[in-house]
Order: sequence, then C-alpha cells, then structure tokens
Amino acid sequence: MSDITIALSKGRIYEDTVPFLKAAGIVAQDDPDASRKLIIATNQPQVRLIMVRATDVPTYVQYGAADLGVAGKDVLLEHGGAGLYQPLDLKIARCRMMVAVRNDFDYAATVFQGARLRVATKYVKTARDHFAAKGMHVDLIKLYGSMELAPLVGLADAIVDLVSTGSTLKANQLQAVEEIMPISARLIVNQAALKLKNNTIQPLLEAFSAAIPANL
Ligand SMILES: Nc1ncnc2c1ncn2[C@@H]1O[C@H](COP(=O)(O)OP(=O)(O)OP(=O)(O)O)[C@@H](O)[C@H]1O
Ligand SMILES: O=P(O)(O)OC[C@H]1O[C@H](OP(=O)(O)OP(=O)(O)O)[C@H](O)[C@@H]1O
Repeated sequence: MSDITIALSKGRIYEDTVPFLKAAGIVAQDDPDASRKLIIATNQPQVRLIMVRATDVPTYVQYGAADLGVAGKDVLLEHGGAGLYQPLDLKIARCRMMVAVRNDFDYAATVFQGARLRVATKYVKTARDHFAAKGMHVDLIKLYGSMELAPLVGLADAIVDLVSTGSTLKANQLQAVEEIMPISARLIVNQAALKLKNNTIQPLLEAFSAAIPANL
C-alpha cells in the first residue's frame, strides 16, 4: 500500500467527508475542527489528512502535495482544474451559485436596458463566464468574503455568491434573481498519483463512490 495524503478543509467539507472516510475504513485520530494541527494522522498508518483553506485544496492536489482532496465545484471552477481528475461528485456541501441584488433593485429592468452592472464576488471567473454568456457588460469587483454587504453600502449593484437556505440574503434585505449553477463538492485526485498509486487509490474511489447518498 502506498502512502496517501488527503487534503480537506475545516468545517462543512470535513464534516461531510467523515462518512466517506469511514466507508473507506479511515478514521482521523484528532478532530481537525477542534485541533490546531494541520497534519492529522488516521487509524491507517499510510493515510494522513492535511487541513488547508477550502480554496487551497485544488492547489495542494494539483502539485502532488496531496494525492486526493475534496473541494466545492465553485472552488474548482475558479482554480481551473489543471492537473486534477474529478472522478466523483460526492453530492455534499450542496448549494447554488446565484446572482443577488437588493430587494429594491430592479434587476430585470437593468438587464433589459443593457445598463452596465457592477458585480462584487469571490467567484470572478464564474461570474465573468456567466455574464459573458448572457451578453451582458459588467464590472467585476473581487472580494474575499461577506459579499452580501457590497450592495448595501453602494460597492456593487449585484453579487455572485453561494446560497443554501437563503437566510443570509434574507437577513440583509437581498434577493436571488438568477441561478448560475448548482454546486456540490467533488473528490479530486492528482493525475500522476492516480497512475502511480492506483492500487491504493482505486479501492478508496470505490469506497467513496459506494457511499454517495442515493436519490440526490
Ligand atoms: N451555505 C452553504 N451551504 C452548503 N455548502 C456551502 C455553503 N457555503 C459554501 N458551501 C460549499 O462548501 C465549500 C467550503 O465552504 P467553507 O465555508 O468551508 O469555505 P470558504 O470559507 O468558502 O473558503 P475559504 O476558507 O478558502 O475562503 C464551498 O467551496 C462550497 O462549495
Ligand atoms: O443561504 P445560506 O444558508 O444563508 O448560506 C449562504 C452563505 O453561506 C456561505 O458563506 P459561509 O461559508 O460563510 O457560510 P456559513 O456562514 O453558513 O458557514 C455563502 O457565502 C453565504 O454567505
């Protein structure tokens, strides 16, 4: 069996990945959400977890610092996917990439008039592709979080952000006006590792695949 490093992020990705690890017989020896450790040993001596920022997971896997990882489709689209296989949609961390505006902003009229829109987002590539496909001219403003604030203080007319329950939009008097795409997290694999460590990685892929929730 080859040594295997799996890159995960704290919070919902880790929590939702635990059942998949368990299905593959892997149990973490520390709780990453409680620990400050960045390298977490597991019950299997050859398997370790590394804890990185959600947006950094594809980078660690791309360069082979991790063999496998779990990352949201949102993050993978912004990364571009170079050097990665994306064999499984794990159907976890599900949400939707949406365009949202203030409740008092007439998005339809703005689009109809062909007015230039200022859009704040962490997801610049996804937003650029979406509005280009609609033939809309937009000025994109890159933010790193709390996008919902931007329309409230006049930084932008619209945001492109993830929506799950809708409660963050509601709490900030915003409304979703367009769905860009459904989002869920994928298992990603370093392309070279998949070939070189196939004997170890293939059974992991099969265990993960069998643990994907049905009927979703
Ligand atoms: N409200 C949500 N409901 C369900 N899934 C979500 C939600 N928000 C984000 N996600 C998904 O979970 C992934 C991880 O989100 P998380 O909040 O842990 O990291 P982040 O804060 O977006 O990333 P970073 O720390 O790198 O800035 C996202 O990439 C996305 O795919
Ligand atoms: O529609 P909702 O259920 O309100 O979720 C949407 C929020 O979740 C994400 O942020 P973040 O990762 O900070 O979410 P969290 O605060 O729910 O962890 C996203 O950027 C929204 O702000």
